[in-house]
Amino acid sequence: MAVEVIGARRARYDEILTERALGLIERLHREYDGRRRELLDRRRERVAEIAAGASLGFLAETKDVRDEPDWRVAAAAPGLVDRRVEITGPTDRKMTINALNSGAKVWLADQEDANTPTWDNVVGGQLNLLDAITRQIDFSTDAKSYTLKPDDELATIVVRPRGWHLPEKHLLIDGEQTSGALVDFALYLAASGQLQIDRGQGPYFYLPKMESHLEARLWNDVFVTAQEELGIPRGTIRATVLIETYPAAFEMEEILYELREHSAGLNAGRWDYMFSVIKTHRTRGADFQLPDRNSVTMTVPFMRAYTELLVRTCHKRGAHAIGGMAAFIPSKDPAVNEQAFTKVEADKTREAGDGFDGSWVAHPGMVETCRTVFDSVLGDKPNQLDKLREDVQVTAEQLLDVASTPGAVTEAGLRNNVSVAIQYLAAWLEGTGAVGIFNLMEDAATAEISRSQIWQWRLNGVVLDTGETVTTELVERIADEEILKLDQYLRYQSARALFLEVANSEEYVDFLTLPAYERFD
Ligand SMILES: CC(=O)SCCNC(=O)CCNC(=O)[C@H](O)C(C)(C)COP(=O)(O)OP(=O)(O)OC[C@H]1O[C@@H](n2cnc3c(N)ncnc32)[C@H](O)[C@@H]1OP(=O)(O)O
Ligand SMILES: O=CC(=O)O
Ligand SMILES: [Mg+2]
Repeated sequence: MAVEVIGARRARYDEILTERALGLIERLHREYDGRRRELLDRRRERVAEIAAGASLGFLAETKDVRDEPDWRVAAAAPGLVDRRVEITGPTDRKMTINALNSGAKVWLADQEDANTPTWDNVVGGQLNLLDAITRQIDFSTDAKSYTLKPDDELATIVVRPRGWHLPEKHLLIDGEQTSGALVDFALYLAASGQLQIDRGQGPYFYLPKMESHLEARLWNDVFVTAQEELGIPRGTIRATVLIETYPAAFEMEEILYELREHSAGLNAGRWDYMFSVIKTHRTRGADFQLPDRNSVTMTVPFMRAYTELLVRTCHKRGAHAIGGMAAFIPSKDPAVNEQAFTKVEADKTREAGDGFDGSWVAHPGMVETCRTVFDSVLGDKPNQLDKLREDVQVTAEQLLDVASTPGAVTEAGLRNNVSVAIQYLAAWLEGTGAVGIFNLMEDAATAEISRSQIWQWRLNGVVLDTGETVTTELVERIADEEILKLDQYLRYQSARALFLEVANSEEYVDFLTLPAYERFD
């Protein structure tokens, strides 16, 4: 076989890196990696077109798909009918057990925004998933022992592989790096897919950061080939797509259509969406510039248009619409804690009222809050697919109306972005992809907003509330000042360098995780 595993082969890794799994990766790579690369090129072309003045809009060439009234996505699969609370989190051993036991209906097992894709996280995470599905998982510390609750109390597992853009450099084919997305997908499907089917559920996925329906078509083709290769009936795999890029918001219906025999709905991935809004129009001046990150709420007009359209589109096609992540997490400070719960409750109340069928929480402590809100709207019903939202009419102009977002760019906002990005990158480089910083959950998506805002504010020469202009020198000075405020400031030197590379660069770096990943052997 031309497949080479150059990552470590630790104890039990051979249970994941089987001939069957590597064979599947090889086939998928040979059949689809060329298309993946072409689609990534297409992303870059589109950004260039927008930089030259083009506008995003609903596609003329797919109007028939939107106008055809009769198609629907597949009926919800077992374990995915009632999704009123979904918890997300990385696949380390303790969090795997805690998430499955949390009382949420679904666990998004994250190999993406909340994960640093070190080789050990990639393969170790798959082993934890395998052990969870075979109910062979436990964990203990001096203080506590962890075991799974009975089957009927466990969340349904939905795995989120990496996006199309990320490479996997520990697994080569003909000497070439492979796709992180295909590796995560294939390792899970080969090791755990049939076991999930035997348990009466299935291999389920969340698909991140897609930018077009053609990228969804690629996933659908991958599913068809993989099911055929492993002898799994076509249509067993189900996938919920995150609508979390600006271009994808104009192709929601087409994305559902491409994946219709495997679709389990759409999710409003708000943090990457904001990142994408900035990124897509980063050189288009003040019209696409956002104020301080923490002042952009879900009720500003362009975010509201996006979530309303998502519910309308999903329910028109019989698909679940899942809400996004309120980043507030429980705090030991009672006042901060109370505010966190109030904000999460308000966020979920808006989503449930708008017609979402469920939503995300970042922490087991928030499961009850989300469930109570959705219980009060859903009652005995498992979802509200019957709430068609035919009243919603969202135009391209509304989706593109970033300019009316209220709020200012302040020195405090700049300092917050700098500090959060550096603290997050330090954790990421140490192998932890989600952390609590300043009482909020931070992950790759939120850190992308922070560094992209700085990049754009610098390009636009934004004047802060203090009268100072955002420049390369100011960002560097603030980075040093903010690091000095942190404990163990020596820990942050590599993160500082990486931060400046992605915030102060002349050329915009597409994803901060790309140069970050190059730091690993
Ligand atoms: C933009 C997006 O994509 S959002 C989705 C991606 N992001 C995520 O998934 C982030 C998920 N959340 C997390 O990773 C965590 O909640 C963090 C890192 C933000 C905070 O974690 P901690 O600092 O451990 O929080 P805290 O100390 O309050 O945790 C209390 C307990 O809850 C557990 N816990 C916290 N969050 C989770 C979670 N998401 N899943 C499972 N268990 C969790 C902790 O492991 C800990 O367990 P223990 O008491 O048995 O030791
Ligand atoms: O993945 C979710 C997001 O908000 O980004
Ligand atoms: Mg995301």
